[in-house]
Amino acid sequence: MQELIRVEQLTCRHGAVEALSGISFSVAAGDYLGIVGPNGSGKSTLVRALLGLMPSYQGRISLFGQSRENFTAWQRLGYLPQNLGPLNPAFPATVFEVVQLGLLAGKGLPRRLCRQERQQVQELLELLGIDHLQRRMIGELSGGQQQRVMLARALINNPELLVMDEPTAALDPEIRDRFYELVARMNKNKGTTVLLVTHDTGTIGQYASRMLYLDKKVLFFGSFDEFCHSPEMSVFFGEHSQHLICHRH
Ligand SMILES: Nc1ncnc2c1ncn2[C@@H]1O[C@H](COP(=O)(O)OP(=O)(O)OP(=O)(O)O)[C@@H](O)[C@H]1O
Repeated sequence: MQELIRVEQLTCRHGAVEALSGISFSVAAGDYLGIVGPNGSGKSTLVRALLGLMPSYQGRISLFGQSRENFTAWQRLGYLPQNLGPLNPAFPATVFEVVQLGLLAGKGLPRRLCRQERQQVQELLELLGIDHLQRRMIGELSGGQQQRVMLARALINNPELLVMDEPTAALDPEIRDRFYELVARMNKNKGTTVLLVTHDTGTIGQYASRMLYLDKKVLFFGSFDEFCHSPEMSVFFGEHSQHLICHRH
């Protein structure tokens, strides 16, 4: 099985704060890795380090078999951050344009979408319940609507690796469920590798095949089933432990 991510002895600091201390793990193609840990345990720092957004770190990171410093094939990844932050209301693009950019990015010369690609964008907008907004300017939409547009943009070009940091915090439950079902289908049918940082035990329980439990260090790394039987799981999830297991069975 191809190894998509390898992290060895990674240490990251924000100024004087050590957010991650010597962590190591790897992710194989097709894994669905749930990343959990208490607030401030370094989950977002890890995601940022993987994506090249930390100015410096110690240790080694490789992506798709290449060291992160030499890695340039960012179009193979889709990234969904926790929230977008405030968008300029005058940002000059419609919902449809923002999503189609996901398909055109990395394809070289500017070109137009073919009919089949337009259909693909249309279907994804429908699935995420934003087809009626496709001609609206993205800056005019609510936070949850903007987040749905960014979900569509990240999924439209079928990334091989999808990295998500609490991507559905602003979404209503029905759309959240539809989104996770779609990601699960991509994982199962296309072998898309998924990294999901979340506090949502239900989603983790339902979909993750492997677990990384962090608190500055790695407290647990292994299969979901091993995690379910580990003492770490009951310590972390406490009264929610049954919830986690119930979702799987
Ligand atoms: N930009 C920053 N400047 C200074 N300290 C930071 C910065 N970002 C994160 N930290 C600190 O690094 C540690 C890890 O933060 P991080 O955001 O990675 O945790 P997290 O596990 O994603 O938390 P949460 O579950 O609350 O989102 C925390 O102690 C946090 O205060």
